[in-house]
Amino acid sequence: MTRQAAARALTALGASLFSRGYTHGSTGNLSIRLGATILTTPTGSNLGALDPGGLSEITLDGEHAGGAPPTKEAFLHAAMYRARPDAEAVVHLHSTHAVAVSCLADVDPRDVLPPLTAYYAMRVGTLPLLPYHAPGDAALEPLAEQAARGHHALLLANHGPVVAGPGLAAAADAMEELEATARLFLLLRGQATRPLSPEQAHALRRR
Ligand SMILES: O=C(CO)COP(=O)(O)O
Ligand SMILES: [Zn+2]
Repeated sequence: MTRQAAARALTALGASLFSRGYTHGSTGNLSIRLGATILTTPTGSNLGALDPGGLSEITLDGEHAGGAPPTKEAFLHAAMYRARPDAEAVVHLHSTHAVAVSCLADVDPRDVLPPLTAYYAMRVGTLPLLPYHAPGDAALEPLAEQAARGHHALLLANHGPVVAGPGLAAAADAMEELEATARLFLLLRGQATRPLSPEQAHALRRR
């Protein structure tokens, strides 16, 4: 993918996610890997109004390498790419239902959401919860890198989800599935539910 095409894809995805309420204000950040460079959204961006000519470049170490000052979560995006050689895109949002789940006290931090549906099992699978850090706190970096070695989707406590994928569309697809399942989980709280069995969920992985 050329830099120009990547910039257009980030801008279009940002507009789509923002217009559908997947993140708000100046929250969330997106990136695409272009070889040894990562194209990211600038810090403070409204994802609904990105300028394809005004994006940022960082290295795989999370250092600013060109363009506008990058997202304060540059280290997090870089950690996801280092941990997952197959990752070509990373999406981080403050999507309401996933953020709500990230604030719950009584969840299993090894896997926050049950496999309520087949598409959740197919697109997300397991979702570890990482302990709270302030946005931009690079102390999260080693924790995120280690968790990302085994999981392409992570939930940051009292913050929001971050998802890596083999392309921008796949990362966004998994993110939308995560948000949909977080919403279902909250809708079903307090009601007897029947998630997929471990065997049913396992059989659906990586479809
Ligand atoms: O979601 C965000 C912080 O976690 C937004 O930060 P940036 O504007 O620096 O990308
Ligand atoms: Zn954030």
